[in-house]
Amino acid sequence: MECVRSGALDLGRSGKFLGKSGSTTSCGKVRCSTNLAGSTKCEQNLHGKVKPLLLSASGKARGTSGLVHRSPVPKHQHHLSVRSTSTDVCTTFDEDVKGVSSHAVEEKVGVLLLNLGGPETLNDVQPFLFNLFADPDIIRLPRLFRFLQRPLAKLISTFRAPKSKEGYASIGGGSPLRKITDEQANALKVALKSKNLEADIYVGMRYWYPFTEEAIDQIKKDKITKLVVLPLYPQYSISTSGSSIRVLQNIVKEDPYFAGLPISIIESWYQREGYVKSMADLIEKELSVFTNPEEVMIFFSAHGVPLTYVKDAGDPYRDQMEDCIALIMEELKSRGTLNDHTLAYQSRVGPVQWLKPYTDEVLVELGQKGVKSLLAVPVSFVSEHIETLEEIDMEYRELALESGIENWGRVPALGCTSSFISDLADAVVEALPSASAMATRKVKDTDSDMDMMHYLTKMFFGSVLAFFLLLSPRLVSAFRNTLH
Ligand SMILES: C=CC1=C(C)c2cc3[nH]c(cc4nc(cc5[nH]c(cc1n2)c(C)c5CCC(=O)O)C(CCC(=O)O)=C4C)c(C)c3C=C
Ligand SMILES: [Fe+2]
Repeated sequence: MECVRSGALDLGRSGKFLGKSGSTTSCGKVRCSTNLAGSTKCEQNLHGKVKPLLLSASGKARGTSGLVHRSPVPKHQHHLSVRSTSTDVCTTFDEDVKGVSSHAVEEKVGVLLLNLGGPETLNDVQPFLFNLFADPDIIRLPRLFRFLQRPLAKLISTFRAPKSKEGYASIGGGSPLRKITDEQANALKVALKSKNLEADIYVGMRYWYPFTEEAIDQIKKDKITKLVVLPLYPQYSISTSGSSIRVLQNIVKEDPYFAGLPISIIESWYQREGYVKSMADLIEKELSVFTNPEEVMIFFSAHGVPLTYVKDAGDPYRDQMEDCIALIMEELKSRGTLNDHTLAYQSRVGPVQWLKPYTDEVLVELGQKGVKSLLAVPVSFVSEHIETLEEIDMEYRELALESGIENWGRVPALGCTSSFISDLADAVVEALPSASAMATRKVKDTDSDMDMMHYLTKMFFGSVLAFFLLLSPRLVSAFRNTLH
């Protein structure tokens, strides 16, 4: 089978294809094109009919038979391999395959787990919040006014700290995130070993120790020769995986070692069967605790993001979240679990509009509508953290009970659930062959998705807001009230 390439597209080993800008490849009956925004579409020509091919988290294409994925291909994806249920598509890459095995003995594989990080003590809370708000992917100031980022971060973190400290105090005085992520890293190492892959696992946190930069230093010291990057967020958002990947991209630009290091980034993995099934298992288990499981409303509570991320900056987070919930519900349905469900967004911060509906408002509405039993399912994150242990288990539970809901349950985060860790290990193994030097790839710039008028309007209002926040004590105290 011969594959025709055009543009700057590069076909990787075993048919993996590494998306580059504005290019098209035809491979047997499959034709893929990647546009300038990095979005890739593949079509399969079967009996004269062109059908869209849907790509899974690891980039595996799924044919239309046994299809579980309904929405378009996620926009933010680096590595897409094209495989099809049709046997005559891209099956022969003998030279490359030989290449893999001949180099395998010298390979030193690393896996970098990216996560948010959390304060370990109450004294860490304000500096942790400073790091978070100083991130231009969290507070998105217009480029011209980025010089205000750090003073603004100082201001907001100082005002936010007392409320956050209360939250962390109520869950034992600090975030459990580091401990849980370390446990997941150990479990992943063991799972990879059982799949015959020896790998060193590194944890890189975005806003607290061990910082991503520290992990990256260690990777260099250890002379890793191939790296798989796995953000521990199932869905991609500019504010989470996007922000951590940007740190990596900035280092790659500066450091010749990383510029030449083959890297594969798994940007989102909520569509993986193993993840979907593991979530369904947890939900079924918690449903069975209720006296009348079939009457329970399954309440997915996702972490919110400001609406502008999705509307103006092209964040695929909401689409991926909706798709993720649909997949989990489909899986439950296939097992005969036919409960009602709903999705709402939690944890909004500051005076702007976030993704709706808001968790607190929906809980009150459900109570008013007479829903009596509710199972909360945190779905943006795979570890317990302040927003599950404090916000859901304490604040939302109390609100739900006050609103007339009588029976409350909560699904635990996946943590080290073995089916889940095993699936992450599979994702790593599948991503490995498509590792390529990052320096040659197009760095996605979400700002470019915004039209000029919108950008200028944002720039104007952003700068007015920033100056007023810094200069006007009355506004500062109004803003302070919103944060509390
Ligand atoms: C202000 C903007 C924020 C955006 C956008 C945001 C997106 C986002 N965050 C998570 C996951 C987590 N966030 C956590 C803490 C946290 N997040 C924000 C703000 C934004 N998050 C703040 C201010 C804080 C600190 C806690 C607080 O004061 O409320 C955590 C918890 C870490 C821990 O310490 O345990 C997680 C996890 C996602 C998934 C997301 C977008 C999709
Ligand atoms: Fe957050």
